[in-house]
Amino acid sequence: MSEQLLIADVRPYGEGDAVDLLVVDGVITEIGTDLSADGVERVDGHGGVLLPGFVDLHTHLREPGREDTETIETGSAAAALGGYTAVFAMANTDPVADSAVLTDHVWARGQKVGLVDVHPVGAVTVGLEGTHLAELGAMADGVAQVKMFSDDGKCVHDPLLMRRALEYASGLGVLIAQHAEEPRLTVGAIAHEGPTAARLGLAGWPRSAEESIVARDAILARDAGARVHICHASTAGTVELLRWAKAQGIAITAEVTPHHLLLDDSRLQTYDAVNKVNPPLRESSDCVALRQALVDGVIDCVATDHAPHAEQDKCCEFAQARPGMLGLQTALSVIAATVVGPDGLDWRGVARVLSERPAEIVGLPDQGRPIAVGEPANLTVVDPDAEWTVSRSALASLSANTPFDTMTLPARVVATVLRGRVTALDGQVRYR
Ligand SMILES: NC(=O)N[C@@H](CC(=O)O)C(=O)O
Ligand SMILES: [Zn+2]
Ligand SMILES: [Zn+2]
Repeated sequence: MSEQLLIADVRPYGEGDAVDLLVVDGVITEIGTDLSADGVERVDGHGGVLLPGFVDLHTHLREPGREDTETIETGSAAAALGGYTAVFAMANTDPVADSAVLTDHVWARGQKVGLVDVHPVGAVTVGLEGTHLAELGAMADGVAQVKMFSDDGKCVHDPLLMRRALEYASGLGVLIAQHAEEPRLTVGAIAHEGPTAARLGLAGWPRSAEESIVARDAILARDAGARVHICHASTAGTVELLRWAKAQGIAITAEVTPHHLLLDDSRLQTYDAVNKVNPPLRESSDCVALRQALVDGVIDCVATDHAPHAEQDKCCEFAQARPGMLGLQTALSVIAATVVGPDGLDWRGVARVLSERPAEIVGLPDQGRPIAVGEPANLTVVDPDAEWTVSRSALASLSANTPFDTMTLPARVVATVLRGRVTALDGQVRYR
């Protein structure tokens, strides 16, 4: 028996009249009007926007090691509800994902849960310690076929090691994603270095800590003939460096988080550590530059940096609190609030930054595909006119550290479809 699904009354990319899609065995087989199929599961889009399923290049699921804060299962649920069909789980777990045993385990667990493809990110260095390269080749050759490597949480700051990592990655055809933070410039730093941190008495994390590594890595990538991806770009200066590097033909790509687009360091006045994140919330001028860069394509895509933390690791002294924010269930809405509009992105642009570019950057052949007959049915239905109020306790994540709590945001994910199977519908997760 073939598995069929009818997605009715949706507007692909928010363009033109509403259509219906018939999906058979995970592939779009027909697009038309008044399609009907007897006894087939039906998702009613109510005239909403149909987009390719979102791809997150930067997620922290805390399994193994901190299953009290997020598991592959709860993180997958948050992802499906947020419209994602693929996420990349960072390697800074405990133990670190620096071997094929670990990366293959993460992949297998994600497939067992079945809500979203959980692609493991392998560590660049053993134990994220920044001294010895991990076995990138073994991870790339494993069942999970690791496509991206990162020491995220930490910077690969030794330039010789970074150079070697880029050279190996280039040979293997995989991507290195850099958490750009020169550690000598951020010793003790907990907030963006600027007037707000000075007034509040918080040790400053200068823009130059990020920008110096972005510049260095662009040059290393150039000379290695390799690709490099910059995680969570946070400053106007990084935007200028990316613009320069791309103009030289350097194979550099970058992501920005929803929180760096919407929030600035004025949020720190309350000393609520929900606003503590790496890189730190910057100034409103940085937010403006990041938004424009995303619209212009200088920044390629949006990645959530979904970083769940336990209550006790957040509700403490600002200096002691762990950095990181939830992001999977709010990303689409924050993008709608910050960059969607007449001078910004249309829904085709949203498809580009949330799905097509990330899939391209990492090389996922079955994600970020056009909405067309013969293509895999990895899809997200969005209600562009919805408004909803974020409630930290109503999120699927095991943790509640969202800075968007109580905010009313536009646009909402109505349904998510992974290879023709509905994984989320009207705010409810659909397990197999
Ligand atoms: N973004 C954060 O503030 N925290 C991340 C690590 C990281 O992305 O650097 C985490 O793992 O908690
Ligand atoms: Zn990081
Ligand atoms: Zn991260």
